[in-house]
Amino acid sequence: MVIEFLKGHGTQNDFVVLPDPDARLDLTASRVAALCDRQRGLGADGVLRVVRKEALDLPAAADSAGEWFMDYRNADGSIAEMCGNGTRVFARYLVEAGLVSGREFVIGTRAGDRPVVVHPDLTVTVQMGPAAITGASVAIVDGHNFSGVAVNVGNPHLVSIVDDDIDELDLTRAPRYDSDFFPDGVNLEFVNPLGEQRLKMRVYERGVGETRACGTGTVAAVAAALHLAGTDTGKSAVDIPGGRVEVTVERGASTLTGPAEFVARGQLDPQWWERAG
Ligand SMILES: N[C@@H](CCC[C@H](N)C(=O)O)C(=O)O
Repeated sequence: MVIEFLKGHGTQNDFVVLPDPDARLDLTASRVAALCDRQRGLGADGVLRVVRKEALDLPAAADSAGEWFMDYRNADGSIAEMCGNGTRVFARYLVEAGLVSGREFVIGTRAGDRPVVVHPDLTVTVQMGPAAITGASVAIVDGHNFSGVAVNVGNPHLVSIVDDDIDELDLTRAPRYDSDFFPDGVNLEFVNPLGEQRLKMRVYERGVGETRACGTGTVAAVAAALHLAGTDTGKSAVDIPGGRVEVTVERGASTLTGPAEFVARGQLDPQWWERAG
């Protein structure tokens, strides 16, 4: 079987895209981890499998109003509910592959439907759904405690607004967190406010490690900053190591706008795929 792939990224949060309309691929956790490995595979933060919703036996897919479902996997092979940067890349892929008519459509995800608009400049706006404040907890980096706001954007986040420059944080090792509060793990964001409607953020992603951007994380960061300022509505640019995105948050809804890029496309070596299984 010929297995096509594309390599792309959204603000340098990078993905292997696997078109698999009829869900024929046996995408094991071991194959995902091998694909994402930067030495023995293609290298990526995650995999975006492009599947027709009818081909999947998943409640979230069955309930989707869209034709296409984003089956997202983290680099360690784990499944996550949602990926904001991945949704932009996925949307651009659907348009360029001629799999949707028009530039406004709905993508199914495990966190529910995400309506998207692919703009003429090929940036993409994703309606990210509610950014729900779920409490407060603490992240521990190098023995230092960082209080944070817990935010659910379909997937779990803990956002710490930090006084010192976040560039000084050592995120080469996994920060600790309260696993009773976050039994399924959590994405950890560290944020410096840069003035009116502008944040700087670094992230340690669940199932990946430090990445150069996290779309759901940027929405969580803006929601947390607004919450701490006593409001639930506003907008902000968020600078991450991989670039900049624009986020709006209001009660029960949020949007993420940013770029989506493709780098390469090709075919996987069938023997490599078999061995990786
Ligand atoms: N990079 C993504 C988030 C991917 C999922 C995350 N690691 C999790 O496990 O929840 C984004 O752009 O949102």
